[in-house]
Amino acid sequence: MAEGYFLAGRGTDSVNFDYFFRKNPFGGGFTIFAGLQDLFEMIEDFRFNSEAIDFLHKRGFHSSFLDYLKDFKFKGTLHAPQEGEVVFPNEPTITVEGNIIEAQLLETLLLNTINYQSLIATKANRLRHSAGDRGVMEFGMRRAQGWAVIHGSRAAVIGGVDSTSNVLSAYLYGLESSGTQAHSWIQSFKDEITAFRVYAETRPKNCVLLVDTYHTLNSGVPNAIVVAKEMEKKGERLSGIRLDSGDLAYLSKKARIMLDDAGLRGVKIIASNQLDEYIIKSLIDQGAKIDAFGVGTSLITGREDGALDGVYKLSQVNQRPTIKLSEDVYKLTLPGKKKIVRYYNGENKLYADAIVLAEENLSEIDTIYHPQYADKKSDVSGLKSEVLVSKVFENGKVLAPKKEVREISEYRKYRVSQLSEEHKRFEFPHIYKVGLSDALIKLREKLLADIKKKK
Ligand SMILES: Nc1ncnc2c1ncn2[C@@H]1O[C@H](COP(=O)(O)OP(=O)(O)OP(=O)(O)O)[C@@H](O)[C@H]1O
Ligand SMILES: O=P(O)(O)OC[C@H]1O[C@H](OP(=O)(O)OP(=O)(O)O)[C@H](O)[C@@H]1O
Ligand SMILES: O=C(O)c1cccnc1
Repeated sequence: MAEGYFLAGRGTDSVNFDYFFRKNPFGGGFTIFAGLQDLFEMIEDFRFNSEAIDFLHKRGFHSSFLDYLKDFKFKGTLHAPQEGEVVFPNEPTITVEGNIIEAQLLETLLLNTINYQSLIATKANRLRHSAGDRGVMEFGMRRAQGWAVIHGSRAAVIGGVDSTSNVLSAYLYGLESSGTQAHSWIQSFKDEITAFRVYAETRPKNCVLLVDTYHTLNSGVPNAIVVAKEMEKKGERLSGIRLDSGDLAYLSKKARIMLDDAGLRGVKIIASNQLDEYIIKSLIDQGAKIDAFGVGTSLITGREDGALDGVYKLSQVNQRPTIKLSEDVYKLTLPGKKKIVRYYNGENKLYADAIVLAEENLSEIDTIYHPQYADKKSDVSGLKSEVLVSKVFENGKVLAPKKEVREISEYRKYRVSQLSEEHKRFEFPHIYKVGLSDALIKLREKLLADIKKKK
């Protein structure tokens, strides 16, 4: 397509694309927006070196187009919310303005980065919701879809997990790293207690012992207690034990009693084994004495949802708003340059969002309309409001301040706290209102009428 636009002399046409998704993942009520800083880095590095040009040359691309690509640099403009923001279906979460070639070339990179990280950040937030103030560790690298995990661990921390066992991701993004040991460590020694002792000697700080290799309550926990006592004599402290099989509620309660009876109240109990947000919630409801959860597969793969369904749709060409029709009214795209407005109720909780034309003045919007049924409307006059998106990238430069992942996660925490409990419910969450302005509805109607006339 890029070559086609170039050869057709359309390389200077200016366009606007919208990134949006149609459905919150996991049947939830909202989505955590993540991946923006990684996208910026990719845009800054988005060049065609001589090897890439050679490769394309062998695939038959025109030499004039390849000359253009040699000097290619993305110079478009992006508007977006802050990373960690709570966002909703159909909102033009990122808008990309630029010439038609650069804006088109960005599509797949943007979708690849934002869809995956937003999916994982949203999943992590569900785990955080279930775990409350208990610890949650990301344990998924071994089960992830290849190298996506590097971004996945970052997104998991944005969404609310405390740390990752993926040391490379921790190194690259300054995340907290954490880990215990595998069954192979325990099996490799002649007996369990020797395995525990050697581990405690090697790593007395943050020492967590895996207690289920032979028999959790008859062997693992008693041996961990012996080693904890030996550590105490040296002025050290056992951090925790890890349960990795069996009935985690039952075993954690029994283990807690055994540890407490031995005067080891400070030793934490960590659980793992195919956990997800529902099992964590159930364990807590059962009164399990678990202080922290290690979650692998379900977090890093975004189980049960394989992907966030985010798309990138053209909404304007050379100042001419465009629309894509669909048999399904929910799939009609929204024309023109737009922005998201967020309204707050008196308690500073999120009340509703609106999609409005970019040039609209907020003070002139007093009603927002259901996207499909315009007779369903909400009065937003007098409500506190703000534009959710700002210019984050322009002229090859990032304008948004670079933030540490922890700061992004703090922002996510604050924003989620402004959502009412009904929107956070896992089962049939209350649907958050995302309305359209009158001006946007009129523009959409005009384009639909124009298309009918042309038919
Ligand atoms: N009390 C509980 N309530 C709800 N779910 C639990 C409880 N205890 C464990 N689970 C979950 O039940 C599932 C048990 O899986 P599975 O039968 O494969 O484990 P296991 O046989 O104990 O362990 P493994 O196969 O690793 O030796 C896991 O997803 C685990 O997290
Ligand atoms: O949430 P999950 O997908 O279950 O990921 C975490 C699991 O991964 C590890 O087990 P694994 O069987 O890979 O090996 P190990 O226990 O022998 O180390 C770990 O012990 C957990 O059980
Ligand atoms: O640190 C651990 O115990 C760990 C890390 C990754 C996967 N399973 C366990």
